[in-house]
Amino acid sequence: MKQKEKNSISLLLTWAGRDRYYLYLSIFLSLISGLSTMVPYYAVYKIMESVYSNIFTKEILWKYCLILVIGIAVRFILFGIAGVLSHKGAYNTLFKVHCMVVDHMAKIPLGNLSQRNTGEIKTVLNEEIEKLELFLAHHLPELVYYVSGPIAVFIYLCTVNWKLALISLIPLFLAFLVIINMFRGIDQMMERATRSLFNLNSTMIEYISGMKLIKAYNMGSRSFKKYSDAIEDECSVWKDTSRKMGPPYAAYVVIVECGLLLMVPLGGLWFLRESLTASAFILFAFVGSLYLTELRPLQELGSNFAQVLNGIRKAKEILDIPPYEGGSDFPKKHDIVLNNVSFAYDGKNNVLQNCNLSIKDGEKIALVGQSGAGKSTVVQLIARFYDVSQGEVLIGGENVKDINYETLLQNVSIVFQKTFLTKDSVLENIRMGSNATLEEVRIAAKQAQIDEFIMSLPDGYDTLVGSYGSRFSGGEKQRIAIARAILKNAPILILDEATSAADPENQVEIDRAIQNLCKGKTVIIVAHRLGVVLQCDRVAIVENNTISCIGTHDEVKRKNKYYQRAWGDYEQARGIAYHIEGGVLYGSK
Ligand SMILES: Nc1ncnc2c1ncn2[C@@H]1O[C@H](COP(=O)(O)OP(=O)(O)OP(=O)(O)O)[C@@H](O)[C@H]1O
Repeated sequence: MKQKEKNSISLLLTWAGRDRYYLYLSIFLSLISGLSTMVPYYAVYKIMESVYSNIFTKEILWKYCLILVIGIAVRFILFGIAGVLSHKGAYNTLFKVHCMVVDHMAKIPLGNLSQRNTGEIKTVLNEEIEKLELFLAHHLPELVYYVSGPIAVFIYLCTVNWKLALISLIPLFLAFLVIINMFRGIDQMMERATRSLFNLNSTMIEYISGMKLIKAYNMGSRSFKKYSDAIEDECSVWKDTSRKMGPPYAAYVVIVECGLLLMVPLGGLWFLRESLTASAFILFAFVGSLYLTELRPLQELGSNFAQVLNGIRKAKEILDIPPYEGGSDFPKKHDIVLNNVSFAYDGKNNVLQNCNLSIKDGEKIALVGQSGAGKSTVVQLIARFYDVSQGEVLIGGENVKDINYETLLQNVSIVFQKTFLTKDSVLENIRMGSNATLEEVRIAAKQAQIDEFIMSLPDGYDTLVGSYGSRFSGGEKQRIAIARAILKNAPILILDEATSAADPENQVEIDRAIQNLCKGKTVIIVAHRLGVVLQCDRVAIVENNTISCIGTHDEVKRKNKYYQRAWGDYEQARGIAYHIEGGVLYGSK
């Protein structure tokens, strides 16, 4: 446990980089500030001593008052500066850790991330990493301050009467036993608390995302059982924690406060036996019985410390996932080959098995298959969102695992079925971090058939996208996504074609935008709408966990039963005209 704590703290200081010097300086100043706690006691004791020895003068009074003022001023000024420095070091470290984790997440396989739910990642990024600030900015200097103060007072008391000073430590010894008992099993408690928080956060995200559905089906928060269960679980975690921590905490507080019960009678007896001076008796009766109360906040620091260690562990778990690093430049040729590829999301049940596919440079291919057949999985393996379990994916003859991941992502554009718009201007949503000028963005938007719409918005390209893109229709969002891909101009294009987002008018514009987007590229279209395959050079059927048939539209239609049936259904559906009579929906050819 000790080794683990040491490793976590030294790891945190490594993450802090040069900013750890702010933290070291803050600790040093807190130490001086803590040590100066004894100065006022010393000054008062000296005054009392001179009073009882009948040598008290104005000079002595002013001398010790000056020492007292300096002691108090040093204590508070240094502690204040220590606080400023620790905050500077803490916020810089927090920023670094946030950047490190987010940057790392962009470089690690999606598979590793999707094993963790959204709530878990949100908890690590928000709550767990935030705890580091609390620890570095507050707990670290406070810990040094609260411990060094009583140590300095104890050393001073030893110089006055070492026997009584040692006896004054008895409450501390008892409090220490209580604390050890209190923190027994805290690791498991914190682990349980974190798990419960992960769960609460992910169900909360699900609850907020599903708000429309909840309203549509008139489900109150009570009926959203998963959410209320998560809240109940979180409550019970903290109830159990307080039940376990409450009584020993109360005992701890009482014990550190009860020094008076020892110091007053013992000091009094020793004074009566003349083995203690009057000033020393008063010093022990007040200071000797109260100086340990400075240690009271240590209990709180202790339980927060356990949470901080947990936070460091959770951030480290993400940072320990090996990233995709190194690799060669993106190949000049852009043909794609899947060689005997097998893949399972869960490592057990293969979604693809011995799958082979060959796409020529500049070819446009449609992937067709039943829902859940594995079409999106095929394209995600090409973009290396996941690594294949067996076989290989080649681009330009090069295994995607050997291509530098960043260049791979730069050279593959993906237009997803569901478009995600960030809470930023339309311009930045199309730019996506590139340095493209407004002119270049507008050219892309024109080709994506969305420029006119954007210009009609109140602030044109500077219009802010509402949270989660709520100001735009599905079709508009998709054309913005196409404009992004046109601007990115990557040689390989993956299009997870969507139908749900578009009404017929929008669909015509989207089709035109897609035609502009596909020019001169190697294109894979996940075809949900069969009409789109007619624009492609070849069609590949994904069924029975593999590519079962590939060829031109006519060839595949001759050979593949699923494709024949799908086209039959598609043509029949297109031929049906719907009309309503007396509130009943009729279909006719
Ligand atoms: N992240 C994931 N984790 C676990 N299983 C997944 C994941 N994504 C997809 N699957 C499963 O893999 C199988 C193939 O899914 P995939 O999305 O590739 O199919 P699809 O043909 O694209 O379907 P659709 O046409 O409905 O989009 C499905 O059974 C699906 O449930």
